[in-house]
Amino acid sequence: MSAPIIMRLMASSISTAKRAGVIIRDVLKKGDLGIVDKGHNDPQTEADRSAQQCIIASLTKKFPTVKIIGEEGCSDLNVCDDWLVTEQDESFLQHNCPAEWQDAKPEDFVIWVDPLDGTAEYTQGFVEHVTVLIGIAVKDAAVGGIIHQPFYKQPDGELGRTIWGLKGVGTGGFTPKAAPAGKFIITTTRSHSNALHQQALNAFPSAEVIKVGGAGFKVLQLLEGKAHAYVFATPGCKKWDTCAPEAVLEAQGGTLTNINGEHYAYNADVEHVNKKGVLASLGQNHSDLVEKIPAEVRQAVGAK
Ligand SMILES: Nc1ncnc2c1ncn2[C@@H]1O[C@H](COP(=O)(O)O)[C@@H](OP(=O)(O)O)[C@H]1O
Ligand SMILES: [Mg+2]
Ligand SMILES: [Mg+2]
Ligand SMILES: [Mg+2]
Repeated sequence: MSAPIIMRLMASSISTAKRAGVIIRDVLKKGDLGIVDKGHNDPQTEADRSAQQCIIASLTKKFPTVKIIGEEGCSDLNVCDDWLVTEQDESFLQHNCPAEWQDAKPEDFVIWVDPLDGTAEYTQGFVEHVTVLIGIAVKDAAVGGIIHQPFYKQPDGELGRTIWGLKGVGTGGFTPKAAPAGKFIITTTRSHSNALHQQALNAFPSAEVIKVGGAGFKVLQLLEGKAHAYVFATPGCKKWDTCAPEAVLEAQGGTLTNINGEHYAYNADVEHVNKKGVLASLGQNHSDLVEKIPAEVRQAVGAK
């Protein structure tokens, strides 16, 4: 008997994210990024388009009735065999399926795909910030996620690593580390700041602030003890940016919410923009962090 669908979705997404990572590296190697501006500070490249095609075509072929939403809109499902991933990560399938999702049906799922998170950084040469994000939601909740880093250098020189998390199972693909005690480090955007966001950061006057690209990479910084909190007090991030990072972070015991400490919903009908920003933490009292940001600043986020 085949494994429950959530386990097969995770195992297939792990293999597919790795293939998308190869596409992203290949586009950079060829050198013509094919940049299109989708809006102010919102570039799309050939790598975003091709990686999304690979992911959506591969997952649709295996799970034709599961709803899949990708950042780059509708994708042509007719892809070359080379981009059609038929494998699934067999080692992931060794885990037991959490009882809660054992009987979940294809129509209960939404897959949120960010084929390349950190596009601005990709075009500017900060390639270590780039991740491939595949998030698995069951009804409203972000439950499983893959964060693949195509340009991560393994100790043996191999490029790429794949981090996964599934609530009720845990995480894999990295070594969790607690952030240093005795100081407070915030990770935040390097390309989408504004005055309101800065006001929220000002609520932490003694914090060290690290500015990096991508929601995936910022959550990796929490998981690897490089930061205590991820603060983004403005709309702009979308559901495909936060679904996978939220699931991985929460499978590791952390929390990812809006700036008021409320979880976003990830069903197929939600508004794509995370209007009330993002606040994520690991090893902290999350509601204390919410309270630190003045209520008038939090109210102003996404109010327009
Ligand atoms: N003001 C804005 N306009 C467009 N996209 C935004 C945005 N603010 C955040 N984002 C998106 O959220 C992700 C993380 O942003 P940041 O690195 O600034 O924290 C990026 O995803 P993509 O690179 O996948 O588009 C980025 O485009
Ligand atoms: Mg984008
Ligand atoms: Mg993104
Ligand atoms: Mg993207």
